[in-house]
Amino acid sequence: MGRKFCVGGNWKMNGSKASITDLCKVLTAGPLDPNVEIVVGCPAVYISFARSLLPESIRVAGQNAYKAKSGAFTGEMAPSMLLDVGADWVIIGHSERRQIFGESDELIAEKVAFALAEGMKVIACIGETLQEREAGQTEAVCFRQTKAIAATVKDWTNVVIAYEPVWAIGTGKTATPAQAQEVHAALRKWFTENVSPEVSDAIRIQYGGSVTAANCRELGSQPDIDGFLVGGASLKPEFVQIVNAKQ
Ligand SMILES: O=C(CO)COP(=O)(O)O
Repeated sequence: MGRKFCVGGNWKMNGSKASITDLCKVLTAGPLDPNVEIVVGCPAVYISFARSLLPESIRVAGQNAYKAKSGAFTGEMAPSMLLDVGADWVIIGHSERRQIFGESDELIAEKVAFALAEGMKVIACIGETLQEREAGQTEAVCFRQTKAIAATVKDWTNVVIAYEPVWAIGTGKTATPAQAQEVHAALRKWFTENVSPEVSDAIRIQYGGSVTAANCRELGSQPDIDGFLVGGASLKPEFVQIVNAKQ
């Protein structure tokens, strides 16, 4: 199939110059599987600092970007600004942005399209809450979120989808490999039917939610899991083992 495994770290609102220095030393020492694309989502204020400490092979992502080039949007940042300070990726639509900051499917879709148009690569996040899963709405929710993004995206080359069930984020409750694979396969089928077989075959779908060194191998061996988006464990040396899950 030839989809390059892609592992993202999402540092969220964590870190300081001191801790980022330590983490970048660990990542630089690796060793990291050269066949894996690696991206770390860094708090915006530390992007240039992290970029200066990491090898070129590890890419840096912002964790949010607005849908305008510049202007009166206090507290926001433009994709061009992230690019300017060394991030060529951006994470958009994380469940924390959706839930805590009230971002809608439509806003997220607009942000994804804008960041792509500005030349960034995007990790677009989707996923159901526990309540939605228990109500049997997992696929409906994931398809609705993906459909909104598909309404604005024409070229999927620079898009990675991160399937992150909200109930698995930061809870230590990982989706089982079978549960994750089931949703990933359903998403891939959705792409075949609603976008194209070519995009469906090529698009990387990451799993996120309590990924650790202990569970990454089994998750990563599922046919439709093409990488991970890692929160808590991306702040620890164990991230190296997660990057190397396929070795
Ligand atoms: O939200 C996540 C990555 O974006 C997952 O977080 P945890 O790995 O801490 O569960």
